[in-house]
Amino acid sequence: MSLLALEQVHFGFSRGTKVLRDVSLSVTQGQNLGIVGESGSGKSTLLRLLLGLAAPQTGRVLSAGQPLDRSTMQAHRRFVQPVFQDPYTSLDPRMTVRQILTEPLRALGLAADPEAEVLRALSAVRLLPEAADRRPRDFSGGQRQRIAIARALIARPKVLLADEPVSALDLSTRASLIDLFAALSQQLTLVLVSHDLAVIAALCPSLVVMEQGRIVETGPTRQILDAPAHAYTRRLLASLPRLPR
Ligand SMILES: Nc1ncnc2c1ncn2[C@@H]1O[C@H](COP(=O)(O)OP(=O)(O)OP(=O)(O)O)[C@@H](O)[C@H]1O
Repeated sequence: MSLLALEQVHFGFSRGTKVLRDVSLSVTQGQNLGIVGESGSGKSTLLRLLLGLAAPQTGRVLSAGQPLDRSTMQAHRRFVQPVFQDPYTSLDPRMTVRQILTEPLRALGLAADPEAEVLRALSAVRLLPEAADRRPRDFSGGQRQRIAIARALIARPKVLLADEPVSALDLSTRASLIDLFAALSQQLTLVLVSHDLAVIAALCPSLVVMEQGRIVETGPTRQILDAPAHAYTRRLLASLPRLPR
């Protein structure tokens, strides 16, 4: 089942500039999708369109098979949740973790038992219930990213869109976050932008390669990494960190 799709999408921030050109892709349930491409190739912009934070000039965004518009946006905001790169700036330092986690429930008008949802989300990211009473400054970078993931999970989304979610963390913290994303992938589908091919290979069976706003290659990750078909992909692989074998 296609959870999210882009159909022949074109997007630019101003007239005459093209950031995404004729982009079509589909996010299939249970099939994590990795997105790679050099800096400025349009990866973050693509995630913004999938989140519904920007709309294409031409082409369509589909959410659970329905075109994304005013009537489907509310359901979409619950269906898809983001995790950003920097856990230091993405959490409001004045709020307790409980406030951070319940805020999306309020914004989305979800009539769930907030305390039960907070405990469920903390447990899903392997943090103790006591974390709810503390503030972001009391936590390490890796723990803060777990709080950001818990905030994304609180509305029970089907898709997590993650933009470089582990690149601000040290190596051992990275490994434990990759384990967490792998566990979460049992319940939801991940769309992951990363420069780190080891992270992509560990989590995403499918891969999209972008160059200057276009998708130049797409298919099974292992196949593309082993035998890239496009000259750009070969150059990109040569320039990125080596993949451990
Ligand atoms: N708000 C904006 N206004 C104008 N141009 C923008 C804006 N945001 C991004 N761009 C431009 O759009 C292009 C794609 O940017 P985007 O951030 O999507 O690339 P990216 O592949 O995610 O890059 P990186 O890997 O460096 O994060 C770039 O040329 C960038 O300068």
